[in-house]
Amino acid sequence: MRTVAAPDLDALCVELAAELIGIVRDRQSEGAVPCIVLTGGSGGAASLAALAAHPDRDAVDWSRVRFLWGDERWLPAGDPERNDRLADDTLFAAVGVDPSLVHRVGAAGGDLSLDEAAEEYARLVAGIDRIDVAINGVGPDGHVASLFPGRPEVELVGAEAPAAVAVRESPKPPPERVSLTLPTINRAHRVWLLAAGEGKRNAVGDVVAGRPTPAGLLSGTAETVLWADEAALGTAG
Ligand SMILES: O=C(O)[C@H](O)[C@@H](O)[C@H](O)[C@H](O)COP(=O)(O)O
Repeated sequence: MRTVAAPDLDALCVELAAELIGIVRDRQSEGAVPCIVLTGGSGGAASLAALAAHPDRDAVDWSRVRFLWGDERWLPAGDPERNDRLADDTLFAAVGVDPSLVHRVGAAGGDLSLDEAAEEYARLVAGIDRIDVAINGVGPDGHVASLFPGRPEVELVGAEAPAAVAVRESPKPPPERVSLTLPTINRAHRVWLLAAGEGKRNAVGDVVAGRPTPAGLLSGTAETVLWADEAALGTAG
């Protein structure tokens, strides 16, 4: 696992955005439509804002990028607390994306129940042959996406595991969510963990020590990168 450190979240996300833009450009130069899994929370918001503001942003044809979410809160479409709303208000407001390549999880109050939306997302994600980069914010308890320590969804790891699952009674509000499962995140070519702030120090320590928290169980097929600021790493001066 490679670790990238920076003084704070904003500086970290400038570096993350530069590296992501480079990867997307390389894949597009090969004629591919790269697939990126976005995350929620403060890390998701900061990484998306950094992409939207990056000087090399327009070197990417964002209309030829496929977007998924590692998890989504079960809220009405357009709700400000939804993770896809973070993208709408930042990167998607700054660049032209192709809505047919932006794969949003169903929304509460729509035609599908939570379980139906999870099943629909699982089918969609299972049909995507390559995930280039999966960005995962790390929670203070070591959760990633909506996979929380000790919860049954973390145990969905066999070949028969669905690509996505409904989550109820989430310890992090809101209580209902849809989450990718670990094997789906881990089939990404590159799995990135994003953690900033002293509150993530224990979770980051578990990852560095190789302890089997959900974050510690993430591993990309080609690489795994821990993006962490000095406070989360415990290296602040
Ligand atoms: O829906 C969510 O809340 C996120 O997807 C979740 O997995 C988040 O990435 C972590 O909880 C870290 O969030 P913070 O960066 O805000 O601590």
